Amino acid sequence: MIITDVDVRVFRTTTRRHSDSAGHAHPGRPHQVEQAILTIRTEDGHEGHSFTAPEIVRPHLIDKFVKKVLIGKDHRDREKLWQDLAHWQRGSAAQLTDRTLAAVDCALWDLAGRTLNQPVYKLIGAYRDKVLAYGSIMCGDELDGGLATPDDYGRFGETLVKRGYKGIKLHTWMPPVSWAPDVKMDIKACAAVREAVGPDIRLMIDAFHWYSRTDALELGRGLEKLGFDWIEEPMDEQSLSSYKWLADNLDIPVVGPESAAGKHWHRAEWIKAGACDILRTGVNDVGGITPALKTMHLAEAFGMECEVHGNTAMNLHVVAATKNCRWYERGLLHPFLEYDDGHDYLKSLSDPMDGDGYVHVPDRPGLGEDIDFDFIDNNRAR
Ligand SMILES: O=C(O)[C@H](O)[C@@H](O)[C@@H](O)C(=O)NO
Ligand SMILES: [Mg+2]
Repeated sequence: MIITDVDVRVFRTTTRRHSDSAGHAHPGRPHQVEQAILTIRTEDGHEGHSFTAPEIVRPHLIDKFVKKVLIGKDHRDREKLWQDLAHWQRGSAAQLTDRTLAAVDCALWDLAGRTLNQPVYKLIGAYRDKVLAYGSIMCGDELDGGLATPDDYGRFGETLVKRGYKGIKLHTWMPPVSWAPDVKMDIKACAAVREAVGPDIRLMIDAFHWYSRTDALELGRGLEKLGFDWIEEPMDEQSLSSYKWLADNLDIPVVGPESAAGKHWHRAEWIKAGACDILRTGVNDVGGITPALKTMHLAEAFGMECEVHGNTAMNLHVVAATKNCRWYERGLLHPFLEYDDGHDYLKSLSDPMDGDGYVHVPDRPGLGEDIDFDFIDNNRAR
């Protein structure tokens, strides 16, 4: 049970996802990027793994913080190990981020599951083994036949419903798109999807993250007429009072915070301030499965749903182990990309979805990621 080693392998993987100047993904030509697999080993040879960007688990962080907290400890003591890493963040000169905590915590949960030959959601205490997914569409673009017009969004909405999705979330146009942001165009895209998919498909929006209060109010009022289920991150989430103001002035539920720092502590303040109607968490956003579960339970205590940000196995296990969220966020999706093709370093999808829109939690041990270690070893960067 004692942790004896922590290491990182960086490897090359091919993707068609490109990031824009705000970090949002768009489709493009296949290109190679570097990915990292963090591995935590115990004295009896068991291993746990998690995937993240190489800089999140760069040698400085592993040697100066992670190994010093983990080596020699019992791998089952996830709460203590997480608290020790979280308490070191303040004095880390902003080097030790929630993303690194998330990578370590996920690898520890994976290790526990692989050691006991159990899926993580069963270790936590499962609530369900399948969950409805919403299709989370990429931000808009200026690609001909992509997501350049409201009709493009409408056509893609039809495609997603044919695939089985019972919910769809639009990320609308944002800079660097030349004419974005534009509230009226956002509403036109949402109206085109509503027109295309009919009244029974659940729709949500995740808009330009820096609208003013009055722009966000106009957008929310427009979505209320279209029967949307929620409005997400239309303003800078650092302004708690702006979200309190928006939630007070809109009927459509306000979801958040996604990207605001502060883990479950800050999310408690959003609830207390009435800044959201549905809470939001995400394994990468709050520093791991451990704090994501704390956030889910916090929301439950206030009779609130907490929607989980992001795809991948780590978020799916949080959703499967809790009652108070409706969806798994499956994406990001685009007409030019085939999401079900997965990744070249995984032998199968971590979030397979059936024709009725349900994602089934793999019953493989740990996080259930079907890792192709031969691919990783044959494509090592360092
Ligand atoms: O804002 C982003 O970086 C991406 O759109 C991503 O976070 C997306 O997955 C999202 O906001 N989902 O809710
Ligand atoms: Mg979002």
